[in-house]
Amino acid sequence: MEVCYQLPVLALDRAVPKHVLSRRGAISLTSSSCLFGGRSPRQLSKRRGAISYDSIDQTALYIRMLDVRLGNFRSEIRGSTSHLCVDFRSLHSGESEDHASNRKQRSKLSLQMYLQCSRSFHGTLTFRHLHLLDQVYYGQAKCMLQRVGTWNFDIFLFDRLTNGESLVCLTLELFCKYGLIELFGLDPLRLHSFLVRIQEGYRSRNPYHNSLHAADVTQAMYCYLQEPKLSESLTSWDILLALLAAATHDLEHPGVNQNFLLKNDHFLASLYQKNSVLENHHWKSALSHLRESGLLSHLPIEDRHRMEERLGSLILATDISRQNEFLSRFKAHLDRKDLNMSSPEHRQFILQMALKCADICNPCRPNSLSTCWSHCVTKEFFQQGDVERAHRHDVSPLCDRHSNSVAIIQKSFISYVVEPLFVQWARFCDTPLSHCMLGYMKQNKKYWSNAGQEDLMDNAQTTCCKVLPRGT
Ligand SMILES: Nc1ncnc2c1ncn2[C@@H]1O[C@@H]2COP(=O)(O)O[C@H]2[C@H]1O
Repeated sequence: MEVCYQLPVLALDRAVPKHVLSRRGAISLTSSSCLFGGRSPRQLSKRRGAISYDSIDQTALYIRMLDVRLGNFRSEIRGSTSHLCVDFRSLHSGESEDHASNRKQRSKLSLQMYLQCSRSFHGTLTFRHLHLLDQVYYGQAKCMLQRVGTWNFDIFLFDRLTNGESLVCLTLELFCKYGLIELFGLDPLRLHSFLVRIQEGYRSRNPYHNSLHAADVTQAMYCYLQEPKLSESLTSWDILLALLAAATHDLEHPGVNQNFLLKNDHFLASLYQKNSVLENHHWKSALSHLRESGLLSHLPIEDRHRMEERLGSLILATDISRQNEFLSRFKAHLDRKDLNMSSPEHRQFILQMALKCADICNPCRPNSLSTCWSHCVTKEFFQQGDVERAHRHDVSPLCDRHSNSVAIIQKSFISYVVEPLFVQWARFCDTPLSHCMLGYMKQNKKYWSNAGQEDLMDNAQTTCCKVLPRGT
């Protein structure tokens, strides 16, 4: 039987005793085939059961929960997820082997039932139906990828056509387009498994901060990498980094903002000393996946460290509270006309700006796409507000569904955050795409100005979000 691995990450607020890890790591698989770089599944599970931590401060702890998938490997490669999931929790109970195997069987069945129910509940197809998608939908998705560099690329449609695998399919396509696999000697299986982990590291129940948003940002980043100022000067490292940063920039987003984490004394807030809490978490999660996957393990250690630092500097730049800092620096460079794309520092700065633009480019998409994003993001804000209200906390700005509407939020977000950034970006690029984005942004601003009060989120029928969370 062939074996594939999917490793969702749990971030824990305390160190985990070593014996727990070694037990997790010692899970034995019934399979005999070995698909990953000559290592046996047992060795792999051992390796992947380890803790990852930051080598400098040694504080960011992650533990890998193994979720081993048994199924047809070829279909995994195509991006479908035909698999059985095995719950290994029963292995930690210290029971006798017989008893443990009975319980293992029971929990395996209940986990499978849970996963199937949860997929059906969320309106996605179960694995039994995926062979149908293979032929019909994947053909169309492949067709769409021919236009992956166009600004009106419909990521929502692409996500449906790939059965929710848009991030994996799109990023793989871009890696192939740039020949990154050959250039960096990447193992295609490791790359695929890394991307699947990344995709699954996004919470599909977040209306906005899910893998579809990551796919959207990655597609936007690809469009920006095509801009002459960038394409003529970026190195292969820059491109690899830009795509990885875009794909991972919101990894493991909890669906609430930093303010919420601070107010609730969440362990992430103390772990990152109340500073860019979410962005640090995304970065460290990305590092954790990167190291665990071994994707870059064949590269010299100095290159890997440099890469990890640069990845951090890009992801941390997406902290929206640092918008003014980046914008003033960008403006100053443009005023002085002193950006020199042959300087590594300047290229890194431009990649930061590109990722920032990609992250909030949704108001610059054509109206049909942009409004979908507006509803998704507002839905997430209001869900946070509902939780805050239920716990008798002050409702965070923008999160109160009773005093806000999608239109109100969009008008101010576009005017105060998006427009100033994209005006400068257009100044820098001065290309059809950068002006086209400004054009769409103006149309969307006008659209929301005309939308008025009737667009209150309480009544809005949101059909674009990747997944409608339970109870909605
Ligand atoms: N269309 C939008 N309307 C309002 N806020 C948005 C929109 N798109 C993105 N954002 C905000 O911009 C932020 C960028 O960083 P985050 O992803 O942490 O969280 C994002 C949202 O809070």
